Amino acid sequence: MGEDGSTLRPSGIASGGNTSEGERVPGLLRLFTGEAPLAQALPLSGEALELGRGALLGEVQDPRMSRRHARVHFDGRHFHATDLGSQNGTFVDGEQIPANTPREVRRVLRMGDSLFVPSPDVAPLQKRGVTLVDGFVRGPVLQQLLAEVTRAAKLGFSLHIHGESGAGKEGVARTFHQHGPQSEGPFVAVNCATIPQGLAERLLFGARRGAYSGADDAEGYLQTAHGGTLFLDEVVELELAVQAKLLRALETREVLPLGALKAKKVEILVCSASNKDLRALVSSGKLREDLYFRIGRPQVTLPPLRQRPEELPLLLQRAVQQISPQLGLHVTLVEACLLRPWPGNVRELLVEARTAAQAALMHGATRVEARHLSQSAGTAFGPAAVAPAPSSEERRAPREETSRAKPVAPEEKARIEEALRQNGGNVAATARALGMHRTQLRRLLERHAISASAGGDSDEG
Ligand SMILES: Nc1ncnc2c1ncn2[C@@H]1O[C@H](COP(=O)(O)OP(=O)(O)OP(=O)(O)O)[C@@H](O)[C@H]1O
Repeated sequence: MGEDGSTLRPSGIASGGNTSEGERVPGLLRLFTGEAPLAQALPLSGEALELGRGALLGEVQDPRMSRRHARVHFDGRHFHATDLGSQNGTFVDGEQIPANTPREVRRVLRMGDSLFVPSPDVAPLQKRGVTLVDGFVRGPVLQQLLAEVTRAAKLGFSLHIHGESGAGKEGVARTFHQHGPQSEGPFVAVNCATIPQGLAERLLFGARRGAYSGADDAEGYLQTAHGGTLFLDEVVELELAVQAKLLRALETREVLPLGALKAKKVEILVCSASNKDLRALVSSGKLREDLYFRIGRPQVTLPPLRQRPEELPLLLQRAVQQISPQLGLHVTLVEACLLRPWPGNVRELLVEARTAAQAALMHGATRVEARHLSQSAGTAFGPAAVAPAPSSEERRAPREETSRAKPVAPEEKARIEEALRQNGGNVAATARALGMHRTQLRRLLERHAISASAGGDSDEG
C-alpha cells in the first residue's frame, strides 16, 4: 500500500512538558489556513491559550491574523473564545463575536484565514497527523481504528464494522483484506440490502444448470470470494433462512449451489458491516444469534464524519481538485462544512463538494466558497433513521446543526423529488446524485411517502 505524497505531517507546539503518555491534552486543532488543509495541534498550557500572528502558530503563519488576536479558555468542559480587539475579527461557530466578550466555542473558530476546532485531546493529531493512503484520507481516529483492524486481519479473525452509511466502512473492509492471510485473493463486496428478495440464495451460493427453469451454471459470491475476503455490507438484511445457510457454509467451509448434489470447498475470510446494533437485532429476532457469534465479533465502530473533523479539509480539497486542479478552497467553505452534521458522511461530503466546485466554476471563481455550497448540503437528511444515537463523546451541536433535530423538513422532500425527476425516477442514480446510499434513500422515500415510480422505479445503474 503506497502512501500518497500529500500527507499532512503532524505539527504542534510544546504542551508545557507536564503531560504523560495517555493523558488527555485539551486544546485546539488548527485544520486549515490560507488555502491549505493543516494538521496542527495546539495544546492548552494551563487553562488558556493566546492566539495571534507570531510564535504560537509555528512555521505556517496567517498574515490575516492580528499579533494578539484572541484568547481561548478551557474550563474543564467547555471552550470559550475572547476576541482581543483583532483587526479582522473572530468568528465562533460561523458568527462574528464582539471584542472582549467571551463566547463558548462548540465546533469551529475562525481567525484570519485559519480554522481551529476545540478538542478535549489534541495528542492523537499531534502524534499521527492526517495521512493519505491509496486515496483514503485517514485522521488520527481512523488510523487507530485501522491499526486494530490490521491486528484482527493478521490473526485471521472475522471482523464486523459498525458505522453510519457513507462513513467509509468499505474502505476499512479493504484494509482488513489487504492485511489478512488471503490478501492475494479476491475482495468481493456484497451489499445485502440491494439483493432482491428471492435471489439471495442464488447470488450468494450459486446455482447449477437446471436448478430451476432457465437456470444456467452460475457462481455465487461465496465461490467468487474463495481464497480471499467476502465483505457483507448490511448483512442483517438477509432473510433468516439465508442467514442459516450462510452460517452453515462458513462453518463447514463448503457451499452447496442451488440444484447441486455436491458441495464445493470455499476458503473465505468474512468482514461484515452494519449501521445498526447487531446485539439489538439478535434480541428482536432479525439476526440469528449463531451467525452473530460467527461474524459479529470482533467489532470496530467507525465514527461518523462529524466526529472526525481532522479529515474534512483534505477530503474537501481532493473532491474539489477532481473537478478542477486549479480550484482552491476558501476558508468559509471549510468552515461551513465543519459546522454541518453530514448525516450522509463522507459520501455526501464528496458529492456536495464536487457540486460546489462546479458552481464556483460557473461563477468564474478561483476558490470554492461557502456560498457555492447548496443550503441543504450536509444538513437535510438527519437524523437519518439508520444513524446510531450520538455517543456521549459526540461534540455538542452548534447552531447550524440544530436542523438535525427538526421534524421532516419540507425542503428535504422537495429536494428528493427534484433529484428523482432529474434522474428519471431511477433510485440508484438519484441516491448517487444526492450522495447517499440506496437504502438510505429508500427509507427517506418511505418517510416522505414519495413514490419513485414517477419516472420508473429502477435500481439499475
Ligand atoms: N476516509 C476516506 N477518504 C476518502 N474517501 C472516502 C473515505 N471514506 C469514505 N470515502 C468515500 O466515500 C464513499 C462512501 O464510502 P463507503 O462506501 O466506504 O461507505 P460505507 O460506510 O460502506 O457506506 P454504506 O454503508 O452506505 O455502504 C466512497 O466513495 C468512498 O470512497
